[in-house]
Amino acid sequence: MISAWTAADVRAAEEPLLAAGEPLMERASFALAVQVLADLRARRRHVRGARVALLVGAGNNGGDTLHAGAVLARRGVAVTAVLTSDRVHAGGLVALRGAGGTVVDLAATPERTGAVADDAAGADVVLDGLLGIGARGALRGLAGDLVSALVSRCAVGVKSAGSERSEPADFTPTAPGGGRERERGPWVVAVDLPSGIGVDDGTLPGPVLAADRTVTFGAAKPGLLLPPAARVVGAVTVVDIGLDPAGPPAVRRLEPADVGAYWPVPGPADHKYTRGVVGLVAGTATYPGAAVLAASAAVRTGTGMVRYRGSDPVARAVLAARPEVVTATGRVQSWVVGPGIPTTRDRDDPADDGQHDRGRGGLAVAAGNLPGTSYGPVPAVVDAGGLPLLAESNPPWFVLTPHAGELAGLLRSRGEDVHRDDVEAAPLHWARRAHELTGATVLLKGGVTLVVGPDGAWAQADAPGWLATAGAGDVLAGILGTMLAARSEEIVAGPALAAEVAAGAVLVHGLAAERANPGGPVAALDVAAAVPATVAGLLEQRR
Ligand SMILES: NC(=O)C1=CN([C@@H]2O[C@H](COP(=O)(O)OP(=O)(O)OC[C@H]3O[C@@H](n4cnc5c(N)ncnc54)[C@H](OP(=O)(O)O)[C@@H]3O)[C@@H](O)[C@H]2O)[C@H](O)CC1
Ligand SMILES: [K+]
Repeated sequence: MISAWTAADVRAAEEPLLAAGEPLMERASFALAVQVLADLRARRRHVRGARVALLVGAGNNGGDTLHAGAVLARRGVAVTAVLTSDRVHAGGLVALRGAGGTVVDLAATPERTGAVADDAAGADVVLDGLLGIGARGALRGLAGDLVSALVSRCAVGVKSAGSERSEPADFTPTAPGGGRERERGPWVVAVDLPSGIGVDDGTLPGPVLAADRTVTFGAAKPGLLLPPAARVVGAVTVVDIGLDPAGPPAVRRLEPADVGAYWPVPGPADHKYTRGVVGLVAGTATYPGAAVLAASAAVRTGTGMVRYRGSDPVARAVLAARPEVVTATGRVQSWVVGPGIPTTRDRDDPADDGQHDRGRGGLAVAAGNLPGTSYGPVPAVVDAGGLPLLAESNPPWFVLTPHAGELAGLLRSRGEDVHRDDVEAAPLHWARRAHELTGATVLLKGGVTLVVGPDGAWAQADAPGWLATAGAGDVLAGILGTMLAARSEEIVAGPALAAEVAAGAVLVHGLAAERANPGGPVAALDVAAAVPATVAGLLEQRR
């Protein structure tokens, strides 16, 4: 699991160590230099003679960078520091000069920004040491101008808030090659974090130079895990400098071994009800495929049984695809309501196929609001056409699975003036808002999928871009329904667990897509077909 703490929590953890004279900056800068040397060796035969440009800001982030530059210079690297402020870290500057590095005082000659950007763009490596956790708002002033000039020269990055986004990058902390190999331009290493991202919320308020690697100190920060900034961080390396942040992390990311560790493996005493039965209200005569996809995914994720609820023609299609499914009503341990159901609330909509009523019934049972049922409340997945069926207030064991447009619609129906673009620009904020307004756990689908529950947020970046295809959401709903059913009582008793299980479902969904066709296009049904082997692979990784 990768845990991220806010800038304030990191600073609070640094303070006692700094007060005790711990050499945090030396540890950080040396580790940074070691990583840059490794990246250089992965990209060229000799380190000696390589060119490294340091972008240096006014604070300690720049101090880290200058000290790291001194280590590189002493190993024969040609290091040039570009100073964007007249207040750069004095000790770092002395160290760099003492090691033979050169200095370009851009602050004194801002008119040379274009020429300096040309030089930096021709370096082997650029270290982005303009801003760290002291950032406030969009990158401004000379630092902002320099980054904007570099972005246009390196052709990867964010020119300004709301502009086209950079290419997706990997969050692969151990990948030797770091993130995506760039056809041209320097290898960009962000110091602590890419300068100009929202440190605690992952927004991109202004120009940001996309990194191939981020070397972050002490702990990951939320902005490195959260969309949209998570797409410009490259491979993330967390350097231990002795910090121990207090309190719960603000954002977490499950890794495969975490999901394998808690996957329920049936034993001799198990039967379908101990494994979990999923009640599925999905699909209509207009959209029967969603029911087939969700049912296939639920069955293949290892549910005890799926009870399908829907019209006869759709039931026939589901049974033809998955004969394991039953249409008899009865006890279930989770409900999945909404895939392939129209999002109108109109009961009289012929396209509704009676699914809104069936969905309302399922959610009422799931919430424990239906007197007379012999079983207690159970978790629920509320997707697509299920979202308008939600009550004003819902239990946290309900997991909503909107994409950005559906979330905007849900929020507007509860009085917020928000549209898809707003959600995509600040997904954590709006997912949190939806959790506050509905009471439910919110899984906001996207290139990086967020899950917000009662005890914080999860950010999963396991999905290849190929997963943006019709039916993928129906498959996720099925996977999630099975995973919730398997731990139904535990989740109702401790509702914060719903978010962690949902994050796990997102990880399984993404890994199954990768397994279905590594590096290439996938069909949603093939993703469902790849789930059994994906789960087996997770179980092999149990710590
Ligand atoms: N404390 C330590 O010994 C260690 C710190 N680490 C590294 O330090 C940074 C945090 O350093 P800090 O000095 O607190 O802040 P920054 O370096 O991030 O930058 C602050 C300066 O940047 C200016 N600033 C703020 N926002 C912007 C912006 N949007 N655009 C341009 N410039 C901005 C700010 O200017 P003011 O006008 O506010 O003065 C400051 O001058 C941390 O990230 C680590 O890299 C080590 O990791 C551990 C040891
Ligand atoms: K930085």
